[in-house]
Amino acid sequence: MTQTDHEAVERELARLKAMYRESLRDALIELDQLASQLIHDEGGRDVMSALQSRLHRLSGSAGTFGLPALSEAAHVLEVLVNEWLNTEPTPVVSAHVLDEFAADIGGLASLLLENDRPACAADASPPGTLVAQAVSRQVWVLCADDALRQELMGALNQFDYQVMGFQTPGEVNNQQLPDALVVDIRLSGLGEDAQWLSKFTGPLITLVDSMDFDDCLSAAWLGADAVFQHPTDASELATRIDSMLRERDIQAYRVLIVDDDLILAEHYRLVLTAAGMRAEILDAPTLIIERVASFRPELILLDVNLSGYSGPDLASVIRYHDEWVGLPIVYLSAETDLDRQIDALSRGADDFLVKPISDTQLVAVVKVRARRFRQLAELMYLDSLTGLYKHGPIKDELRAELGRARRNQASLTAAMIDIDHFKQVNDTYGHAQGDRVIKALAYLLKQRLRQSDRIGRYGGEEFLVIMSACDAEEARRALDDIRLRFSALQFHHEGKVFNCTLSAGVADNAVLDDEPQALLAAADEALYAAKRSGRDRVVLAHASRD
Ligand SMILES: Nc1nc2c(ncn2[C@@H]2O[C@H](COP(=O)(O)OP(=O)(O)OP(=O)(O)O)[C@@H](O)[C@H]2O)c(=O)[nH]1
Repeated sequence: MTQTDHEAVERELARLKAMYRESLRDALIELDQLASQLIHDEGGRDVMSALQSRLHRLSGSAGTFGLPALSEAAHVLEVLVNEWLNTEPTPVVSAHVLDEFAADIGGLASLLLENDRPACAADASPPGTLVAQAVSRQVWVLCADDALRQELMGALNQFDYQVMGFQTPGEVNNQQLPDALVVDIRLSGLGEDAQWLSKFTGPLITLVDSMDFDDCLSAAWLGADAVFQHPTDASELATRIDSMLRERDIQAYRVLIVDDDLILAEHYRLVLTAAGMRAEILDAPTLIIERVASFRPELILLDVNLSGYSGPDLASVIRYHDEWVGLPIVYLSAETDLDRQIDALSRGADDFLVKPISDTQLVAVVKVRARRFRQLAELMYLDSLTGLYKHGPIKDELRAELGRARRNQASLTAAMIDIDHFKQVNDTYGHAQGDRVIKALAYLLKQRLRQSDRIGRYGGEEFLVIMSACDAEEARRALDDIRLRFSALQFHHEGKVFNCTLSAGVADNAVLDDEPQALLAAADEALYAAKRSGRDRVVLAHASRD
């Protein structure tokens, strides 16, 4: 084909893609309407069938037109609808599941934007990979040494960043600045050719030859947030970049407003949202348990007098659940009678705000209490090395997720992951280096799995992953991708470079009795089979029984 032929084909493909994207708008509107009919209980099975076929079409076509995340998301929703359709008689799906489903349908539109992102190596994920929901961050590596630059870029790519490399600061022309920057301090022209650096506000990490005064001072002049000494452990660098980026966008506090005065509730919601929090309204008290379980608020604003129910009774209902004993509950009420206020507080709430309350006071009270709750929860539930759930909490999560999957007749997969020959890593390179390997895998799991998945550090170098709305085969694909990325990571120790591998065992609730212990035992048995058959592999529970 000549150059002109190529250009004509490219143009035609672009035209088709544009037409497809245009048609998608109608398809998404139609899906929205169907989801809303489902919520309002109009059409029942027929609506489910229509949804299933539209989602099927979308999941099949979007990938072809360069929208893999849209295709994947449509597929996940299709699987859910299929499960409903395959159940006789038609299951009664709870309101909050339907709400979430409709929200996910609404969210499909945002995935239309995905191919507007700049192309990058990290986008080359194999089809079918479960990709982290967050849009990956852009990191630039400015380094004149080709080998070092390539090595750092390769390692950061494994961590799902969009990475660009530059040999000189002058190569950066009119580009949108990245989320994080890694600069070799030895690079010449950092002053005059890098005016753009003064506009950069994200984490800046410099690579230095030594930690002596001169190098550190040069880094300080550049405004570096951290320095790394050559040779640099890329996985540690990636972990550091991640924690710096995370500090910047601490997740918004989640607040549940329980009030049947919807106009007022909406006012509070807007005030809290404007203050950077995520607030949701619940006006149907009977759904409080389901909503707290699904939204996981860090504070509940509770009206004292709801139509037909009392706030203190609802506070008791919440407190009967051990896992919510520490959840802050703040009454928001027009109740000015002090005795009644005290009585209400004695039933398990933490504070009493009297309406009307100023917006500033509302925000201040909610922030202070939610922050304290989050700090305590992190201490109690999260492992300090990895930031993942500890052993007990991840088992609690498994129990809760299995219960939810059973109610929604959805699939759920548990995977046990273990770093191979980890004792040798400790023995050869030391415990601190072993810790870095554990952190790197924890980070990779957080990056590559969905936000709705639960990840825990089950034991020393053993992890438990719970993947909802996902069967064992899908989980195997995602974990195999993580396995490959992990084995490609290079760790540095005193001039030596080494790699690690992992083994995983996977079991889903379709082939097994869906008791947590049975699922764990099956995943563990599959992990053992993976170890026995040579390590560095992912084994499915049913396969391990053959
Ligand atoms: N660095 C570090 N090591 C840990 C931690 N927790 C457990 N370990 C070590 O992890 C090693 C686990 O080794 P083993 O269970 O024998 O298994 P392995 O060497 O990984 O071998 P296989 O699992 O059979 O591939 C032990 O040496 C533990 O001391 C930790 O938090 N940090």
